[in-house]
Amino acid sequence: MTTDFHVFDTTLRDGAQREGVSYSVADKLAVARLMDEIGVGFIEGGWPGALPKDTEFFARARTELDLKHAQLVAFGATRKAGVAVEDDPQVRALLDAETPVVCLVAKSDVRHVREALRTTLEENLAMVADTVAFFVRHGRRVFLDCEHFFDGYAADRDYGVEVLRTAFASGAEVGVMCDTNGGMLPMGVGRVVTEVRARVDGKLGIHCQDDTGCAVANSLAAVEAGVTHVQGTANGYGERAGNADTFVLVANLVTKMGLPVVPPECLPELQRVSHAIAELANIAPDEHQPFVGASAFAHKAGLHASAIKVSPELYNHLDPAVVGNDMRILVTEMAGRASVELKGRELGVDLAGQGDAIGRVVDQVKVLEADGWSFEAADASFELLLRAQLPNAPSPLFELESYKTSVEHWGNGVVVSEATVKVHLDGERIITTAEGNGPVNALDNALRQALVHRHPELARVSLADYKVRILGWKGGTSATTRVLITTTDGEREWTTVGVHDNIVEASWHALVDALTYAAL
Ligand SMILES: CC(=O)SCCNC(=O)CCNC(=O)[C@H](O)C(C)(C)COP(=O)(O)OP(=O)(O)OC[C@H]1O[C@@H](n2cnc3c(N)ncnc32)[C@H](O)[C@@H]1OP(=O)(O)O
Ligand SMILES: CC(=O)C(=O)O
Repeated sequence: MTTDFHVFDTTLRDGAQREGVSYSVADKLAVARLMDEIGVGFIEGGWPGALPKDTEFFARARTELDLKHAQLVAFGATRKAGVAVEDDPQVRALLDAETPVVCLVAKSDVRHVREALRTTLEENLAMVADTVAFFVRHGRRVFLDCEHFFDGYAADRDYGVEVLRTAFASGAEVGVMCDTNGGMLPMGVGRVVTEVRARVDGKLGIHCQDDTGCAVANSLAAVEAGVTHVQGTANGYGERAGNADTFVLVANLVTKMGLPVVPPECLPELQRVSHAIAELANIAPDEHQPFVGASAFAHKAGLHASAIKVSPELYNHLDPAVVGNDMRILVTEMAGRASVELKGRELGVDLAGQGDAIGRVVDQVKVLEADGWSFEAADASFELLLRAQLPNAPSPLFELESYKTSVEHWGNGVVVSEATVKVHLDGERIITTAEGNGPVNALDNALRQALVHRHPELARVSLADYKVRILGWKGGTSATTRVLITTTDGEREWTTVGVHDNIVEASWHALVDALTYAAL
C-alpha cells in the first residue's frame, strides 16, 4: 500500500450535506466502521461544536470505534475574524473532539474573504496561521481545506497560494485545493495543480464537488498532476450534485492508475460497503454506478454476449470480482443465442446440444417482449420459459379450471377481498376460497391452500415485493399492465413477470410462475 497517499473520506461531513440525508449517531458510527473496511486512511466524522450529533459522535467514537485502517478526523473552521484562537468556542469544541487529525476549512478566494467573512486578506492569513499553529501545539495533525481555491485562483493567482504557504509554514501537513462550487473541468484542474505545485512546498490535496459531473475526473486529473491526498464521499453523496465518489475514486486509483491506495484485501469490499451505506442513508443504490452498481457489469446486447462467450474480457473493462461485483447477462428482446447460452450457465441450466431449443427461446422472448413482457428483472420466469423448451421440461404445477376474485367495500369503510380457485391436481379437483387484503393477496392465499398438501414447501414461501407498471401504448384504463412479483422462502428471492390488459390476470401469471418456481 502507498502509505504517503491519502484517501480521505468525508461521507460523514460533506456527504451528510446531501439533501434528504440525516444520519443518527448510531448510523454515523456504522458508516465509519464500513468505510474503515475499504481501507481508507482518513474518515472525517463531522463538525463538533456546530452539530450536537457530531459532538456526540466524536465522544462515542472514543469508546465505540476501533478503526483498523483509518484515522478519525474532526472538521471545523479557522478562528473567527478578530477573535483570539484560544477564545473561539468552535476551535475549543474541535480540540475537545480529541481526534488525532483536524481538518480546518479556510477561505482562499479574495472575494470570499472580503464579502463573506467581511475581513481583510491579512486577517484571514492570520486566522489560518493562528488556528493551524494552535492545533499543532496541541499535538494534532492538521489538514487545511482551501475553500473556493480554483475560483479564487482564476481571480487572483497569488492569494490562494499565499494561504497554502501560510498553512504549511504554521505546521499544516496537507493543503487541500477545493473546487467548492464544482464548476471545474479536468483540463483546468490539471493545469492549476501543476502551476501551484511549482510554487509551494508541501503535500497537496484535492476536494471536488460534482456540479459539472466531473468530480471523479477532476480528482484523477489532480492526482495525475501530483496531488497525493484525495477527498471523496461514499456513493458521491454531498452538497448539491454531490462529491467525488470514494468507491469510484479508489477503484480507479488502484486498477487504472496503479496506485495501491488501499490494502489489496479491501478492494473486493467496495460493492458491499457501497450498498450498506446506501441502506443507512436510506437512498436506493444507484444501479448504474460505475464499478459497484448492480448494472455495472450487466450485459444486454446480443452481440456483447456473443463475444463474452469467447472471453468475458472482450466486453468488461475489469474483472467485476476485483471490486466485489458480478457479471450478469440480461435476456431481453436484444438477446441472441449467446445471451441465452450464457444466461443458462448463470442459472445452472445445462444447454449442451440444445441449439434448436435455444433458438426457440430467443424467438419467444422477442415476441413476448414486443407484447410488453420483460424478462431482464424476472429471472425465474425466464428460467421456466427456458426449461419448458428442454427435454424433461417440468410439467405444470396444476391445471386451472377457473379462478374468481372479488373486492367488497363495506359501509363501515372496511375493504375485504376474497378469491376462489378451482384446480385439477393429479386427477383430483380441488376448490379453495381465501380472503386477503387485496384481490392478488386473496388469490395467492387460495392457490397456496389448494397446492400446499402436494407441495408442502409452498408453506414457507411469501410475497416480498409487488410492482405494477402500466404500459402506455393503449392508454387509459385499458392499457396493458406488467406485474413483477418477488417471492422469498426466507433464504432466496426470485422474481416473476405477468402481462395482461387485466391487472388481476397479469398478477395471476406472475403468481403461478412464482409458485411453480418454488416447487421446482
Ligand atoms: C464548503 C463547505 O461545505 S464547509 C462546511 C459547511 N458546513 C456547514 O455549514 C454545516 C454546519 N454549519 C453550522 O452548523 C453553522 O453554520 C455554524 C455553527 C458553523 C455557524 O453558525 P452561525 O454561528 O449561526 O453562523 P452562520 O452559519 O450564519 O455564518 C457562518 C459564520 O462563520 C464565518 N465563517 C465562514 N467561513 C469561515 C472560516 N473559514 N473561518 C472562520 N469563520 C468562517 C462566517 O463569516 C460567519 O460569521 P458571522 O457569524 O460572524 O457572520
Ligand atoms: C471544504 C468543502 O467541503 C468544500 O470546499 O467544498
